[in-house]
Amino acid sequence: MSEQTDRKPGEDRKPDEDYEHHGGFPVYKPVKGGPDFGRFVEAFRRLQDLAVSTHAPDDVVAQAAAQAEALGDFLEQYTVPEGRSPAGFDTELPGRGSLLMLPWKIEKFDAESVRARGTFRRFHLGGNGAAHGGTLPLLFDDLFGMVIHANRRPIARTAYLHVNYRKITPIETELVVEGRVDRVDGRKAFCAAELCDLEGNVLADCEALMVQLLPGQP
Ligand SMILES: CC(C)(COP(=O)(O)OP(=O)(O)OC[C@H]1O[C@@H](n2cnc3c(N)ncnc32)[C@H](O)[C@@H]1OP(=O)(O)O)[C@@H](O)C(=O)NCCC(=O)NCCS
Ligand SMILES: CCCCCCCCCCCC(=O)O
Repeated sequence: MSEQTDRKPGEDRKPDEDYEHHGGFPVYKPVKGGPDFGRFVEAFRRLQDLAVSTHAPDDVVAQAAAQAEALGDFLEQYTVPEGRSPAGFDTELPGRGSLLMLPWKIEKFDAESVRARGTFRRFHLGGNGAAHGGTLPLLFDDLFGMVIHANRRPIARTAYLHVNYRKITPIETELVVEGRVDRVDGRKAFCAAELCDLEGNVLADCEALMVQLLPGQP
């Protein structure tokens, strides 16, 4: 039976206490990309945006496909296992250099809250100028991973994520997301976050349960 606590986030444990207890996860460390890695990622993001926003003549599509295939052949030999690529592990880049994550920049990272700023891009379009509904849980889920880390808690798995879509979330518009641990109950960290426009309007909010893993748990 776990103990309910009113301790503030980040005050429930000493720095590094339990911190290496990441279930069955490897202990991740940042992987710094080289001087051109940020440029490399942004070039691919631009291609993602273009791939979903162009309707080029057939011969152009054929040429672009051939160039993309050649680039894939060029890069494939450098494939590395999980945790060894800077993609997703370069903490200085928007979205940590991962093409999957939203390319947002962290502007606050402490036990009180984590705040990030950025835009949903054309790649993230749902319909009628709004971000795809599935991209908001991705933004919140990744934010909560950082919130857990900022609270010096071991890696947790998302048990649930509840998103309230309050207003249309526009693409290509600067927005801010901020989240925190509201309450800790043993292995359970109850988190909350809001996605706002620059006027402070809440576009969506989210509650999630992040469960700390048991030893060896995947
Ligand atoms: C989340 C997960 C680790 C919890 O499994 P577990 O370690 O066996 O833990 P339990 O099922 O005993 O749950 C731990 C606590 O969380 C609670 N809990 C777990 N899932 C819950 C949910 N969806 N809603 C509410 N409470 C939940 C349990 O009731 C329990 O509470 P208690 O300690 O007060 O009894 C497991 O279900 C899992 O791995 N799910 C997949 C997670 C995932 O893939 N997430 C996306 C990628 S991160
Ligand atoms: C040093 C960079 C650390 C990056 C940590 C990535 C953690 C990934 C956890 C996976 C969570 C999920 O599947 O939703």
